[in-house]
This record gives sequence, structure tokens and C-alpha cells, in this order.
Amino acid sequence: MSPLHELAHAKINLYLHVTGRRPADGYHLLDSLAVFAGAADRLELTAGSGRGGRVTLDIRGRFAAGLGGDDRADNLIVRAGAVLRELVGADAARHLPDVAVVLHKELPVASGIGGGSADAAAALRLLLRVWKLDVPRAALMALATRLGADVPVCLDQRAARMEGIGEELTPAPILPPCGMMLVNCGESVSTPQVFRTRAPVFTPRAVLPPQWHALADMVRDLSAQTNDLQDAACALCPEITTVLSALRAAPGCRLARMSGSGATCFALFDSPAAARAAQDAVQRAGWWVWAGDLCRNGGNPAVGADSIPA
Ligand SMILES: C[C@@](CO)(OP(=O)(O)O)[C@H](O)COP(=O)(O)OP(=O)(O)OC[C@H]1O[C@@H](n2ccc(N)nc2=O)[C@H](O)[C@@H]1O
Ligand SMILES: Nc1ncnc2c1ncn2[C@@H]1O[C@H](COP(=O)(O)OP(=O)(O)O)[C@@H](O)[C@H]1O
Repeated sequence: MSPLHELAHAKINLYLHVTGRRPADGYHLLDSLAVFAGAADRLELTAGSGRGGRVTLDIRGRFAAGLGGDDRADNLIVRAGAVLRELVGADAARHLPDVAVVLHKELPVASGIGGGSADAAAALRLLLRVWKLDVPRAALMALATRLGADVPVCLDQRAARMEGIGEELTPAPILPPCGMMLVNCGESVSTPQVFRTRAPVFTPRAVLPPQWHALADMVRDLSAQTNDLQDAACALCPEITTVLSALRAAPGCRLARMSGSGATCFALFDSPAAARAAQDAVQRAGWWVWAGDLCRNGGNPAVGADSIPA
């Protein structure tokens, strides 16, 4: 059988408000607009002849070393296989084909763009296909949430508003044409540490229109919103401030901000071409720079339906 392929796109938080805390576990409640950039990891899955639904993983690509070590059990791709086997039950899992996955890791690790979550979601999409499973959408979303708060939004890879801890998804405003640049300085930032370091204040949820017709409208609204984790991340990793200054000085930049808990920052431009044209002005030694378009309309209509077709 020839390999199946999936792209795991970078998730960008255009704004991120911390609106409260969950009493049960202290997790922070968020209001965030997540969009997906063309930048992506690539997954390749080949089914083997063995049975039992085992998932083996080989990691290659620019950021493979960031996921070092030979023990793959903790990798979100392998864990996606484990939660799906658990869902179908031990008896049925015995008959599932073993699979070999190759992850081409092209997104920086632990960098606020949800690469691990996107990989987990891509693995779920591939496993549902190769194992011919028909899982109702609600069950799939619950399973994705167990893997991480960002995994549900990565299943569809469609722009969405995220609330709760990320698992409450509603459609995003229709986005205007624009281009995006992403810059990561090479330092990973710890998400729990950023949450711990932030000032203990909350921001109300944003008011969003159903559509932004032009980039200027979206930039005007986003300018009134914030990433509430940015100051804490800059305090922990001062180079983020340098990245933001470089993006703001780039020709054609309309807005620059950090994504998620950092350290990756994004900038918006009038078009993908304008973003690409500004790339050289921003590039510094050791920085990862990507420029291009957003994913539009989502890449996975199969998981947009009520259930996953076999
Ligand atoms: C901040 C966001 C925004 O999209 O993105 P990233 O920076 O990860 O891309 C996410 O909410 C990241 O969610 P997730 O990826 O599940 O975070 P994890 O690494 O599992 O969280 C690690 C720790 O951060 C804290 N945490 C995380 C999420 C949240 N809503 N409240 C929290 O308090 C908790 O202490 C948790 O144990
Ligand atoms: N396939 C994977 N890709 C990236 N990180 C992974 C993966 N599997 C497990 N992880 C772990 O998940 C953590 C968060 O990674 P990632 O999703 O890249 O962060 P972020 O959401 O901040 O961009 C990392 O500390 C990493 O060790």
C-alpha cells in the first residue's frame, strides 16, 4: 500500500484573552481567534502487515532534534494511536493494522503555534482512514481534548474562535485577503511558566464581526485586542521583543504580535507576496522565518461532517 499523507498546519492565535480560571484545576479560560498558516509539518503513514494497531514513529526534518531521544511513547502522534485504540476497545484493536508514521518536523517545537497539537490531529485523521473507523464527531472532539486543549481546533484546521480552555469552538469571522509572516528566535518557552508569570488580571471576551472585508478592518479590531501572554513571554525570553521590533519595522507590516504562549510571533501583510517580499529584511542568524498565505476554508472537510466516513 502506498503511504497516506497529511499536512499539520501551524495554528496562530491572532489574539488571546485570558478571561478567567477554571475552579476545578486552575486551568486558564481563554478567548482566542485561531487561524492556520500554510507552514506545516508533514506526516506519512504506511500500514504494515502486523495486527494490533501499534504505531511506530520516525522523525525527520529541520526540527527533528527538538523532539530528541529514542523513546517515542510520549510523542503526541503515538499517543493519538493509544487513545484511539482505547476508544475502539482491546478486542477490536487486536485486528487493526500496525502502522509506521514518518513525521517531517518543519515547525519549531514548543513555540506557540501548536505544532504538536497539529501533529496529533493529523495522526487522528490518518488513523481514522487507515483503520476505517467511523467515530461520531462529539466523541472525536472529546478524544482530541484529552490529547491537548489545542488538538480539537487542529482537527479541522479551519479558522475558529476558541473558548473554554480551547475546546469550545465557534466559526471565525470570514477573513479578508492578507499575507502572514512567522518568526521564531530559536528559544523554546514553557507554556506553564508563561501562565504562571502573567499578571493575574483578566480581559473580557472580544466582540467580533461576522466578516472582515478588508485587512484594514481586521487590523483595526485586532489592535483593540491583545495577547495576554505576550508580556510574560517577553520577560522570560527577551529576544521575543527583538523579533516583534524586526517585524514591525518590516516593509508592509500591518500588525505584529506573539502567537499562543510564544515564542513565535506573526505579522500581517496586504498579501502573501508582500509578506514574502519582506522576508529578507527580517531574517537574522538562527531565526526561523516563514511567509505566505493562511489556510482558507479548512483543509479537512471529512472531519467537518457529523461523523468520519469510513
Ligand atoms: C496557549 C495556547 C493557546 O492556543 O497555545 P500554545 O502556546 O500551546 O500554542 C494553548 O492554550 C495551550 O494549550 P496546551 O497546548 O493544551 O497547553 P499545555 O502545554 O498542555 O499546558 C501546559 C500547562 O499550561 C497551563 N495552561 C494551559 C492551557 C490553559 N488554558 N490554561 C493553563 O493554565 C497548565 O498549567 C497546563 O498544565
Ligand atoms: N509531535 C510533536 N511535535 C511537537 N511537540 C510534541 C510532539 N509530541 C509531543 N510534543 C511535546 O509537546 C510540547 C508542546 O509542543 P508544541 O505543540 O510544539 O508547542 P506549542 O503548542 O507551544 O507550539 C513539547 O514540549 C513537546 O515535547
